[in-house]
Amino acid sequence: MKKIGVIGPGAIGRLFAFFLASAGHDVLLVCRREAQAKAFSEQGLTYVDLEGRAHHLAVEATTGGSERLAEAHGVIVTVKSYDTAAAARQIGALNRKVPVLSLQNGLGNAQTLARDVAQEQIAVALTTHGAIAEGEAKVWHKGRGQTVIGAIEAGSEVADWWADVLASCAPVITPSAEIQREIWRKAMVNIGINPFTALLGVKNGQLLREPDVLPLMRAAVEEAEAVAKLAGVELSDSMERVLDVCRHTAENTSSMLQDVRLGRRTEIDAMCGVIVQIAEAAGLSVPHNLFLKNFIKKCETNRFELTSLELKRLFEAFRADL
Ligand SMILES: NC(=O)C1=CN([C@@H]2O[C@H](COP(=O)(O)OP(=O)(O)OC[C@H]3O[C@@H](n4cnc5c(N)ncnc54)[C@H](OP(=O)(O)O)[C@@H]3O)[C@@H](O)[C@H]2O)C=CC1
Ligand SMILES: CC(C)(CO)C(=O)C(=O)O
Repeated sequence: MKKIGVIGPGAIGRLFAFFLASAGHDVLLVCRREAQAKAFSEQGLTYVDLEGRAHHLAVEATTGGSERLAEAHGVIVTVKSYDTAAAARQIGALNRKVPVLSLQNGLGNAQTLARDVAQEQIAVALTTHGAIAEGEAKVWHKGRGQTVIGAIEAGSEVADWWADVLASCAPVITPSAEIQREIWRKAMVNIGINPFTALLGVKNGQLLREPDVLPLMRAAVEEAEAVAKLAGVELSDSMERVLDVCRHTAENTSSMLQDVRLGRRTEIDAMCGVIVQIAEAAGLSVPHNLFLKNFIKKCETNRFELTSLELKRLFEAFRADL
C-alpha cells in the first residue's frame, strides 16, 4: 500500500482519494484553505455513489503543503489548470524524485508541472468519470468513466507505477503510449462541449437538440483539430467524439457550466485560449475559438445565459467585426 498525496481535493480529487483510500492506500489531502482541511479532519470524506448511497471514510488532510508531502510515495494533482503552477512549486519544493500524476483537463498542465518537476516523474491521466463537489468534504459520483494514463517522457516507467496503484481501486484504467494525443483528444471534447453548455446554461445532452449551435460546435472543433495538427498531433472524427460524449454524459452539468454558475474562474484559457495562442503565432484564423474564449471570459465576470439563436447571432456579429 502507498502513501499518496492529493493536491487540490475538489470534485475529482475527492473521487480518486475515495477510490485510493477504500483500496487501503494512505491518502493525504493537501488543501489550500484551513477550513477545508478542518472539514476533512472532523467529518472525514463522504462519497456518494452512482446509486445515491453515501459512504464515509476517515482521511488525513493538511494545509502543510510540501512539509507534509515529504513522506508521500506519489502525488496526484487535481487542481484546475490555472492553479497547476502553484501545485508544481509545492512538489518542486520536496527536492526529491516522486511520481506525479496530473489528473486534469486542458492543454499545457504537464508542461507547467515540468517547470518544477523532472519530466521523467510526470504522468498524465485523462478521465471521463464525472464528479460534483458539495461543501468542503463531500463528492457525488455522477458518471462512471474510463481513465487513460501515460508518461510524458518516452521510456519513463512512471505511468506504469501509477497504473499499478490505481488498478487496485479505480475502474477501467488504460495505459497509453500516446498520451499527448489523448490530451488533445480530450481537449477537442472539452472545446466542443464546455463553453457551449456554459453560454447556454444547459446540460451536455441538450446540445444535441440545438440545431443553431451544432454548426458552431463543429466549426470550433475543426479549428482546434487544425491547430492540433500544427502542434504535431493528427486527429480526425473529433466532432463525432463530441456528439458521442454528449450522448453518454447527457445528464452531466459540464465543469465549465458548474464554474460559471458558482462565479468561479473557468479553464477556458487551457482550452480555446491555447488554440487561439498557437493559431495566432502561426498566422491561422480561429474565429470560433476566439469568440468562445472572449465570451466565456465575459461570462466569468458577469454571468449571462443565451438562447441558441442569441448565441448564433452574437457569433455572427463578432465575426463581422473581426
Ligand atoms: N469534476 C469532474 O467531473 C471532472 C474534472 N476534471 C478535471 O479535473 C480537474 C479538477 O477539477 P474539479 O475537481 O472539478 O475542480 P474543483 O474546482 O472542484 O477542485 C479543485 C480544487 O483544487 C483546490 N486547489 C487549488 N489550488 C490549490 C493548491 N495550490 N493547493 C491545494 N488545493 C488547491 C481548490 O481549492 P479551493 O476550494 O480553495 O478553490 C479546489 O478545491 C480540472 O482540470 C477538471 O477539468 C476532469 C474530468 C471530470
Ligand atoms: C467530458 C466532459 C464534457 C463531461 O462533462 C468534461 O470533461 C467536463 O465537464 O469538463
